[in-house]
Amino acid sequence: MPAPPQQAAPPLLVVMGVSGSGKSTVGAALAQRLGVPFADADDLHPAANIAKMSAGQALTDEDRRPWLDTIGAWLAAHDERGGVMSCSALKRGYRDQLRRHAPRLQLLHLDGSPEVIQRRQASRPGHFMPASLLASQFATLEPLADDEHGVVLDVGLSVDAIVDQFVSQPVAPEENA
Ligand SMILES: Nc1ncnc2c1ncn2[C@@H]1O[C@H](COP(=O)(O)OP(=O)(O)OP(=O)(O)O)[C@@H](O)[C@H]1O
Ligand SMILES: O=C(O)[C@H](O)[C@@H](O)[C@H](O)[C@H](O)CO
Repeated sequence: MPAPPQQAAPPLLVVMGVSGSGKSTVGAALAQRLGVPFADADDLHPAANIAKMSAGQALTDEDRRPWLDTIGAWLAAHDERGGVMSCSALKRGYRDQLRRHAPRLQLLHLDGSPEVIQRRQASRPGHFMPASLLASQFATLEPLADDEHGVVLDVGLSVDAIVDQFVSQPVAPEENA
């Protein structure tokens, strides 16, 4: 008897990028399109991290380490069902930490110029993240390496276009494994 067709695993995705790159907006729209739960890593920061950023101080690796484990636990818990998390995930080491919890994790990096992102941040009053921290976000950012399972899309596209481009990508063989 022929083997039954293999079902693609539901996407398990982190939408990454600097503050103001559109992670929350695109992440929520993508989760809706994909029919999987969405969570925003900003809601998982300990109060001390939010207080620090609100005061204009960039987070350190030590500040981010336990927060990344909390995000990793969410991803691991959603491995079967799939899910989308918006999370800055700026450094390769941070993404490695997330992949230790969820090895099949896929990434979508929302990439764009500091000018465009700064404009977006400025038009979003009331957010805890001060615009002054954008330079440190870019300085910390390590783009996806060739051996990381992910794609880069331009924040200059509309939210709908980003979602369309992401869902129309060819499925990588390992996702059907
Ligand atoms: N592709 C887009 N085109 C136009 N506007 C966008 C796009 N993506 C996001 N925005 C707008 O840019 C602003 C920043 O987006 P958003 O809050 O989603 O970014 P973020 O990366 O989650 O930021 P943070 O991590 O700082 O919370 C919002 O006002 C949002 O509506
Ligand atoms: O790793 C970090 O420095 C943080 O996650 C920041 O990126 C913010 O929480 C977020 O972008 C909100 O502006």
